[in-house]
Amino acid sequence: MTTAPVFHARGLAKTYTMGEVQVHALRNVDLDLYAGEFVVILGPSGSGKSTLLNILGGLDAPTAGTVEFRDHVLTDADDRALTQYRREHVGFVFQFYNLIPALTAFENVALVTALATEKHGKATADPAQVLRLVGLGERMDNFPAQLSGGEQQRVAIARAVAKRPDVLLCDEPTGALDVGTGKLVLQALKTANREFGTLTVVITHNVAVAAMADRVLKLRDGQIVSDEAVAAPVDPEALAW
Ligand SMILES: Nc1ncnc2c1ncn2[C@@H]1O[C@H](COP(=O)(O)OP(=O)(O)OP(=O)(O)O)[C@@H](O)[C@H]1O
Repeated sequence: MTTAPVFHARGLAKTYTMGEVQVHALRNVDLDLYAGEFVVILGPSGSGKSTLLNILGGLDAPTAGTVEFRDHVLTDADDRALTQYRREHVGFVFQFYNLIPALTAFENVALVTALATEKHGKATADPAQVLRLVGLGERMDNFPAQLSGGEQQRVAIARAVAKRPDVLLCDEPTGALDVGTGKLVLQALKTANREFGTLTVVITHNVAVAAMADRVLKLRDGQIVSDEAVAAPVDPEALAW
């Protein structure tokens, strides 16, 4: 049985022109991503990872090629349609957590679920339940300044998944963290992926993270140079780097 991909991208290219110099951030990328997958995209600095993630997330447009998200053609969408796409379908997790300092962990998550429900009538997850899921059941009433970096990142993950997005896009989510803390964050992403079945894409230059994925894509010089399924993904706790 074949299932339709969530993302279907063909011939993606992104070229930046800086005066006389052209930088080919992506060249002729074809990609299909499926519901429920945990995908890790690996590549050295400058290989095009963030460019690809930003295009999938509707934050940027390619120079050439097409991207379909289910039956929406993102590459035909105007800014307004892309904003709506991001709000309704995409959760983002970045290297820095972007929490609201004056709100507690619980309130940071609840703000997003309240907005999603009010504005879009979306069914969302219970903020307390999602915070427990990422291991922060005892920290819900703390403000961001009273949380470690790893805990703040887990609040950011809870916030992103609580609106029940179809896809969770993570750009170097452990980039600012030490190994032990990074593993807790990866565990939170894996738990959310398994619990909600959200297609999860993590980009990183840390090759060790690949072992926890269902599928690993490697980017080099703006091209996908390998695309492999992982037979037996390991628990994030077992990763070492
Ligand atoms: N706005 C921009 N203007 C010009 N060049 C850009 C711009 N954004 C990215 N680039 C270039 O495109 C290439 C790919 O960048 P990208 O950020 O996608 O790589 P990356 O793999 O995510 O790197 P890193 O791991 O360092 O974040 C790089 O050569 C980068 O310098």
